[in-house]
Amino acid sequence: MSFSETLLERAQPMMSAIMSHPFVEAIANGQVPHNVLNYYVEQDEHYLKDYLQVTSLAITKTTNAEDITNLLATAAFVQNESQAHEVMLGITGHHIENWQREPETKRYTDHMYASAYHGTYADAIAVLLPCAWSYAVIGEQLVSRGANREQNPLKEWIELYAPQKNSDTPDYNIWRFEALNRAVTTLNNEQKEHVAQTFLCSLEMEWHFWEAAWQQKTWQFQH
Ligand SMILES: Cc1ncc(CN)c(N)n1
Repeated sequence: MSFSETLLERAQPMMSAIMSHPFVEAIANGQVPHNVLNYYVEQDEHYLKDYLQVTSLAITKTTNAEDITNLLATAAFVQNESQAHEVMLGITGHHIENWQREPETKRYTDHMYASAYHGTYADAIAVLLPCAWSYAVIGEQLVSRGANREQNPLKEWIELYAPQKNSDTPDYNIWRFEALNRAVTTLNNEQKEHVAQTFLCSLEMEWHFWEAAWQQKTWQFQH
């Protein structure tokens, strides 16, 4: 079994919990409470900006030209995600107001910066991976359940993340996991477990990101 295959097996319980999270269920039903959508979009704007900067850090850790090109291409996808935010704000009529990272956003993005800055190239790839991979799983499963029906106001959001079958666009998740397998080949077992933890912590934080919006989690005190 490759490093990534083992990782995906370890990730299954978390991925199932994400799929059955009430926020994801509400996306499938097209009935997400407006305050949840607004919180999510505001925090995700912070998250995506940090995601771009962490991708830049990852790029500085490799000399593999194909990886650099792919990392740049995946960063470009963030522009589409801002459009997906517009879909959500179009539903609620909200304008972004909260320019503060709430606790779970800060925890996740701090983890991303620290892993990419202090870790190996494999850590940098691993810390970014759950973001794209988990949303591709969500998109694919929601489409397979028919959640992208015309009446669902979040149809466009769902389809953005569902992997494009038979398209010319490469499946970047396949590349991400292959890049991770390549990146860990020079690492010892202890370092590999560190990379595995980097990935699994990010994936758990994906679950917390959904949960934070659902529960409207904020700082206890005014900063
Ligand atoms: C927190 C989070 N994780 C993942 C994605 C999908 N790129 C996102 N937009 N936001």
